[in-house]
Amino acid sequence: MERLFTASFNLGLAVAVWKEPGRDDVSIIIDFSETLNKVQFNENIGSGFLLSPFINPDLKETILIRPDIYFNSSESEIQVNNIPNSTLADTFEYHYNEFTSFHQGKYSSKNSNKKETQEFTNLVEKAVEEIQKEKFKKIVLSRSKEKGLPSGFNPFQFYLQLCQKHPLAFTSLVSHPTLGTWIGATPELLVSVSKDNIFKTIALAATKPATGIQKLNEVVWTQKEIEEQAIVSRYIINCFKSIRLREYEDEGPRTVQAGNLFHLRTDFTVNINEVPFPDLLYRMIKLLHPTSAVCGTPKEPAMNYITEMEKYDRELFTGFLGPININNETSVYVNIRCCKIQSGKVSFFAGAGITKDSVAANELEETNHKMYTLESLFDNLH
Ligand SMILES: C=C(O[C@@H]1C=C(C(=O)O)C=C[C@H]1O)C(=O)O
Repeated sequence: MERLFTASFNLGLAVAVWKEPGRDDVSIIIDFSETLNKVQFNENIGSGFLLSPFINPDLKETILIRPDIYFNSSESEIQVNNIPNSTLADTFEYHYNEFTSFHQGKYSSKNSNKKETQEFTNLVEKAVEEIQKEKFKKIVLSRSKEKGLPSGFNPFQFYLQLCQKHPLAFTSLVSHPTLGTWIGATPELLVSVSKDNIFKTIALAATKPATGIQKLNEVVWTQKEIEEQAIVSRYIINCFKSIRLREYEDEGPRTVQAGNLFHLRTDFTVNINEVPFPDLLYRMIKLLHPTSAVCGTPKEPAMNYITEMEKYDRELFTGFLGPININNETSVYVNIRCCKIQSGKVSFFAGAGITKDSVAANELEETNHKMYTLESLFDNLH
C-alpha cells in the first residue's frame, strides 16, 4: 500500500488512505483524473472518498476522489476500475516499482509564537462579549500553527504510527493536487449509513484533558460544558425536525475518550427502512454541515463571524471527509485533529467552542491539547 500511495503522491494524483475506528484493515483509493472532481451533491454521486472544505455553500465545493484504483489491506487483489491513459499508466508503474523517498526539511520543536496565541486570546475575548450581547449562543473559534517538517518525513509511515496510536479514531491520509496533503485522527462522525441501512450521527463537544487514570463514568462536567454539548444535540434534533423526521433514537450524553482528551457525546440513529427518506444521508449532510460543534449557533452569523475574524483560512480543517458508497457503506467524518503537510512545513489546527462563560486562557489551552494529538507524534520522530 505504501508503494501505491507514494506513486500517487509523487505523480500529484488525488489519493486517500483511511481506517475506520476499531478496525484493523486500511483502504486506499486513487483517482487518475487530472482535474478537480467537484461533484453535484445528491444520491447520484456514485462512490469514492468525499472531501469538503469548511466553507462550502450549498456543498458546491465538495470533491470526490473516485476509485480508479481501490485496495483494502484485508484483501489480496488490487481493484483496478479504470485504466489511465498509457503515459500515466507507465509513469505510475515506474513510480510504483521505483519507490522513492520523501522531501527533506528541518523540524523545529519550538513553537512559542506569542503573537499568534495572543491574537487567538483576543479573538475569544471579543467573541464572549458578542455572546453576552446575545449575538450568538455558541461560536467555535480556531487557530493554526506551523512547524518545519522533520527531515526525510514519510507521510505513509507517519500515518501508520497514527493508526496505532489512535485505534478508535477515523484516521486518514489524503493527498490532492490542489488541496494539499492532510493527515488526521478524528473522533467526530458527521454521518454514516451501514449496510443494513442504519443512519447515524453524533453530537460531540466539551473537552477535558484525559490525565491520570480516570474512569469514564467518573469524569465530572461543569454546567458550561453540559450546555455547550447540549447546543450541538439540539442543533441535530432541529435538523431532523426541519424535515419532519421524528423516528430517531438518541443515546447519551456520555463521556468518551479521544486520545489525550475526554468529550461528551450523544448518538443519534435512524432506521432508514422505516422512514420515507431513502436520501437521508444527502439531506442530513446538507443540513448538518457545518455543525455547531465546529461552527456555532445560530449557524449563519457564526459562520460570517468566523470568516471575518479568524486570521487564516481553515481550508479542509472542520470540513468533512470519508468513504461514500464503498461496499454499500458510507462513513463521513468531521476533519478535526488533523494537520496539513506542505513544502517542508506542517500546520496544526484546533478550535474550541466559546460560550458566554468561556475564559480565553482556558480555551487557548484546550486548543493546545487538541493540537497535541498530532503534534506529539511529530515531536516523537526525534
Ligand atoms: C473543533 C475541534 O473540536 C470540536 C470542539 C469541541 C469543543 O469545543 O469542546 C470538542 C470536540 C469537537 O467537536 C477541534 O478538535 O479542533
